[in-house]
This record gives sequence, C-alpha cells and structure tokens, in this order.
Amino acid sequence: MRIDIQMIGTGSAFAKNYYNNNALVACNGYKLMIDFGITAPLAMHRLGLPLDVIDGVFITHLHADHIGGFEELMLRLRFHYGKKPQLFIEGRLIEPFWEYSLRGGLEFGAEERQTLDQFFDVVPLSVGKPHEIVPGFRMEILPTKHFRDMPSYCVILNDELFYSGDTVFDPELIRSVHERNCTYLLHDCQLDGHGLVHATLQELLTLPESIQQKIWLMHYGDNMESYIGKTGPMKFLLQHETYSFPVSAPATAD
Ligand SMILES: Nc1ccn([C@@H]2O[C@@H]3COP(=O)(O)O[C@H]3[C@H]2O)c(=O)n1
Ligand SMILES: [Zn+2]
Ligand SMILES: [Zn+2]
Repeated sequence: MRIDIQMIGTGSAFAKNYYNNNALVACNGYKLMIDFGITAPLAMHRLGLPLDVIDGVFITHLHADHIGGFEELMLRLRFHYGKKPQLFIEGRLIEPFWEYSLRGGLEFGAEERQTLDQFFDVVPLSVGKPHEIVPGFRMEILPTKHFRDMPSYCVILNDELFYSGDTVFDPELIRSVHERNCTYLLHDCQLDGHGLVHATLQELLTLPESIQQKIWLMHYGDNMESYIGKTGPMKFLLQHETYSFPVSAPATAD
C-alpha cells in the first residue's frame, strides 16, 4: 500500500515564495490534512483543490502557519459545503485552539453559543495511543520541543512515515524513529541562522548518513534554491508536488 502526500506548501512561517508547510495525505481512500496555515486556503485554490476534499485535519501546534487558515476552512465547510470533517488534536490543544485562536471570529454575533464540535467531529489524541483513522491508516503522535512550553507534536503514519511538525533539533527523537524502522522522515529545516525553534540544516547534517538518507526537508525559507546540492543525502520536498511513499499495512490497532 502507499501513502500519498501532496505538499500544499513547504515554506517557513514568514516565507513569501512558499506557502505554509501544510500537507494533504491520502491513504486508503481517506484524505488527512496536516495543519492548515494562513496561506493554505489560497494554496488549495491555486491547486484546484476544493476544501471539501478534506476528510480530517490534524493540528501539530497552534502557530499561525499551522492553524491560521482554520476560520475560512470551518466557515466554508460548515456553511458552504455542509461538511463536518474530523479534527485530530492532542487533548491539551483543544481549549486554547478554540478559545484563543478561533472563537472570536466564529462566534461573534452568533445567536447561540458556538462550539468546536459544531464544526468538527473532534477526535482527541494522546501521546502513546496510536489511532486508526480508517482501516489500514494509522497515526501516532509524539511530543516535540519547539517553542518554550508550547505543546507541539510530530506524527508517525502507519509506523513508517515520520512528519516532524515544528521542532528544534532533537537527535534523540530522530534516532528513536529511525530505530523503530521509520522509512521516511519528513523534517522541518531552517537553512540559515540559529535554530532557536527549528532544526537547522547544519544540525541535521551532523546525523549519521544512514539517517540523512531517509530525510526529506520541508518548512524552509525563501532561499531554498541556493541550498540545492548542499544538503548531503537529504532531499527537499517541493511545494505542490505529490509524493507516493510505499508502506506496509500497519499491525492491527489497539
Ligand atoms: N523566539 C522566536 C520565536 C518564534 N520565532 C518565529 O515565529 C515563528 C512562528 O512559526 P514557526 O514556524 O514556529 O517559526 C517561528 C519563528 O520563525 C522567532 O523567530 N523567534
Ligand atoms: Zn511553522
Ligand atoms: Zn511553530
């Protein structure tokens, strides 16, 4: 079987040549969006993808390049398409996501109090508890170290494909997913400067070659092209491209 990933964008938070680093994952007939940032509605439009292709959305963390497109997504899905997708979200993120990031725009003027579950079928996730999205398509989240104490999560799909979300360089995390036989490591990458909240290219280049061979770089800045050929065996994911990753069917969930 395969996991197909279309990179809706591959850019860092403030990149202007690239849309926000968000990905549309297709597996066993289900389409899962990983993050939906400020630029995601425009990127989907440019790709000719209507918002109702999305069956579910997973949120890695609450920075705007990962959730800034939700107001449009929620309004259009509910009132234009009449669709209520699933929302996969770590339990601790639910309240701040709704109360601090969205409620002001979605409730103001509403006659009735609005809640997140009017827009989504909310599926709370927990670290260490894999979740079967549909038969044969499984996700598992792990915490990442990103920005101070802000909760943020990476995700492993079908035990084989690791998607970092946003994280500082965390060799222990990378080695652990390598050792549990993840075949593909999609990792955010800051190409220059200090890695205060992201892994830098220089840091990723210190990993053993056997790990670098599995790494696909994403969430990069506008100067990506000047780094082509300077990433060792690591490859860049390209915006709007679809990548088809062969995977094994996961062992039976839970
Ligand atoms: N101390 C910090 C914290 C954050 N940032 C920038 O804010 C962005 C938020 O989205 P991101 O993708 O996590 O990247 C962050 C930094 O660019 C930064 O530059 N310095
Ligand atoms: Zn980001
Ligand atoms: Zn972030």
